[in-house]
Amino acid sequence: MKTSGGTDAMKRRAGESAASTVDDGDVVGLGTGSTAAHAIRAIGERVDGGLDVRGVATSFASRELAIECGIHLVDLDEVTGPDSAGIDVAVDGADRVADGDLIKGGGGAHAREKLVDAAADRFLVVADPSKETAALDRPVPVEVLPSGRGVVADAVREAGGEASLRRAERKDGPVVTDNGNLLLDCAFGEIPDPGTLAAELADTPGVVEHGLFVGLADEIHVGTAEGVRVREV
Ligand SMILES: O=C[C@H](O)[C@H](O)[C@H](O)COP(=O)(O)O
Repeated sequence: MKTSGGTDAMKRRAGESAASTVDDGDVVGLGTGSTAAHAIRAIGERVDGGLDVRGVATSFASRELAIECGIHLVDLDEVTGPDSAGIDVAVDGADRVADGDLIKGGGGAHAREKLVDAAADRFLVVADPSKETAALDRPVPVEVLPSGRGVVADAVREAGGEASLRRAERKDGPVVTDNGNLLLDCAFGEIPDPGTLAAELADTPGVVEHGLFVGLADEIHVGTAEGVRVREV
């Protein structure tokens, strides 16, 4: 995604701020998107300087970038489950941040992101100020089984929303996720009660994962023109 130099600098500050909190020996969840990419690069620079971490990628894109940055990667199932190391910290971006709740999935990566971010002891969100709003107000990306898209679209309409299949820009047809599924962008207007909507979407047959991240974030790092605002939630 192309951003202005100013916005990109703010994203970089947020990413670097979160990356600076990673400790030696940590297992780190590596988020997806342009802001998380700054964090991955900053962690990579610290690895060059001797930091010893293991990364868990949340997408094809974050895996590629982590490899380029020299971050040793492990699979999620190597560090989770009984007697496993667990994930110490995850750093990830967001499309909207309101009261610590998030909408994610602008890049279609929210299913794996939620697995990793929710499993982490600390989940740090990195964002620029344009992501902060009073209420969650943009369409919620919902990953669906391909054959279930009509069923899910009907359920979304019954819940007061409107679902649109996400189409690819440079190919005819839909966006296919890293998991081989489709995406419905579900517009509900302003979402007054994200927890209730999250539960409704999660209960809908055919939904693989939705992009509402409710009560998962621990810290929000917002890069600004002047520096970084860090807030615990
Ligand atoms: O699926 C993509 C992710 O949820 C991203 O973290 C989110 O879209 C934010 O991306 P960006 O930092 O590029 O705005």
